[in-house]
Amino acid sequence: MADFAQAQKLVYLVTGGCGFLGEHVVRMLLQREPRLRELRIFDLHLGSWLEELKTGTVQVTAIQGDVTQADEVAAAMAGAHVVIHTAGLVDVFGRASPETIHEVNVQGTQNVIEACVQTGTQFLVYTSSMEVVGPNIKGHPFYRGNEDTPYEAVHRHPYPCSKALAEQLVLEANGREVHGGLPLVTCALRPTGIYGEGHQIMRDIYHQGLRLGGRLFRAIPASVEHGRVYVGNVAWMHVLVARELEQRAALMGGQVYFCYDKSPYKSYEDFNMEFLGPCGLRLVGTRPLLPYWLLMLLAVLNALLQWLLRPLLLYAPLLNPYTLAMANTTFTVSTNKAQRHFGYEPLFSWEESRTRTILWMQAKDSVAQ
Ligand SMILES: NC(=O)C1=CN([C@@H]2O[C@H](COP(=O)(O)OP(=O)(O)OC[C@H]3O[C@@H](n4cnc5c(N)ncnc54)[C@H](O)[C@@H]3O)[C@@H](O)[C@H]2O)C=CC1
Ligand SMILES: C[C@H](CCCC(C)(C)O)[C@H]1CC[C@H]2[C@@H]3[C@H](O)CC4=CC(=O)CC[C@]4(C)[C@H]3CC[C@]12C
Repeated sequence: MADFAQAQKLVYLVTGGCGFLGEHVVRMLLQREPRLRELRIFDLHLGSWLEELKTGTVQVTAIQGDVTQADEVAAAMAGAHVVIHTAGLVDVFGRASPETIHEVNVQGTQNVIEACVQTGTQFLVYTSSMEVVGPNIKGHPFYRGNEDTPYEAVHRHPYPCSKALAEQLVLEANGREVHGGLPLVTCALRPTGIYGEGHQIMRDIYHQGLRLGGRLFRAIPASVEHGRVYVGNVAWMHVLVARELEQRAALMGGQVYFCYDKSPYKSYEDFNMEFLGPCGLRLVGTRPLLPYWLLMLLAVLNALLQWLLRPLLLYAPLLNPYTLAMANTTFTVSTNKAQRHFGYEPLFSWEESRTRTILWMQAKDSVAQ
C-alpha cells in the first residue's frame, strides 16, 4: 500500500477535459497511468460526470476556467508535471467569429506555454489536427501520407489557420527554459476526423437522417477517402506520449505525430454508415444524387443566408463551402511514426471501436425516444 502511494507522484492537467476528446483522455489517464497522484481538469464548462471520478485513489480536481485568461491557466498549472492541452474551439460552421477562434486556439495555447514556463511544468502535449496540413484551399488530395509527405499546406479558414499557428507555437517552445531551469519538452498530435462515443456531428447527421425519413442522400463520391480515427485510440496516444516524453525527450521533443489506427479508409458518408446503418438509417444512391456544382451552389447559399441572418439568429448548417470542400477531398494518413518513436499500438481494434460507437448511438437513441 505504501509502495503504491509512493508510486503515485505525478500531477497532470488536462485542458478541455470535459470535451468529446478531453473526457476520453481523462478516463484513459485514470485507467492507464498508475503514476498519477492528482488529475486536474480545466474547462470552460465542467460536466456533472466528473463527480463519479472523485471516489478513486487519484485526487480529481475540477477547475472551471478559460484558457484565454493567462492568470487562470497559470493558477491551475502551478505544481503540475504534465499538461495535455486539448481545449479548443472546433468550429467549421461559422458559429463563432474568426477573432474568437483565434483567441481561444492561438492565444489560449500561448497562455498554456507561458504558464509552463512560469510554473515549471516541463511536459506539454498539444492536440493539433490533421487540418494543420490539409485539405488545402486548392483541394489537393493527400493520399495515405505521413508526417514527412510534402504537401502545400495553405489555409484561409479560421479554424485550420488557428490550429496551424498554435501548433507552430507549441513546437517552437520546445527547449525553452522553464522555472527551475529545466527545458520544456513539447509535442503535437494531429488526429484525423475523430469518431466514437460523444461525437456530436455524428448525432447531428443521425437526426438529419431521421428528419428525412430514415434516409441520407449520397453527396460525395464513394471514391473520396477520408481519414478517421477512434476517440479511444486518440486518447491512448495522448496518454502514451505524456508518459514517454520524459524518457525520450531528445527523440520526441518538438515532433508532430498523426493519430491513426486500423479504421478503414472510406468516404466520409460511407464511414458514418458503419454506425448509422445499424441505427436504422440508409444511404441512398451509389453515386452523388446532385452534381458537385449544384451542391456548391447550395453551400454558397447557406453561407449567404448565414451572413444575412446573423443580426437575427445563428444559422449554421452542416453544409457550407468549407465543409463541402473538406468532405470532397481525399485526406488519409498511413504512418508508423508513433509506433517507432514511443511504441504506440492502437488499444481498440476497428471492430471494437465500431461496436462501442454503435452501442453509444443506440443507447443515446433510446434515451431520445
Ligand atoms: N473532433 C475532431 O474530429 C478533431 C478535434 N481535434 C482537436 O481536438 C481538441 C478537442 O476537440 P473536441 O473534443 O472534438 O472538441 P470539443 O468542443 O468537444 O472539446 C473542446 C473542449 O474545450 C473546452 N473549451 C473551449 N474553449 C475553452 C476555453 N476558452 N477555455 C477552456 N476550455 C475551453 C470546451 O468547453 C470543450 O469541453 C481540439 O483542440 C480540436 O481542435 C483535432 C482533430 C480532429
Ligand atoms: C460536416 C462535414 C461533412 C458534411 C457533409 C456534407 C457536405 C454532405 O453535408 C465534415 C466532413 C469532414 C469533417 C471534418 C474533418 O473530419 C476534419 C476535422 C478536423 C478537426 O480538427 C475538427 C473537425 C473537422 C474539421 C471535421 C468537421 C466536420 C467535417 C467538415
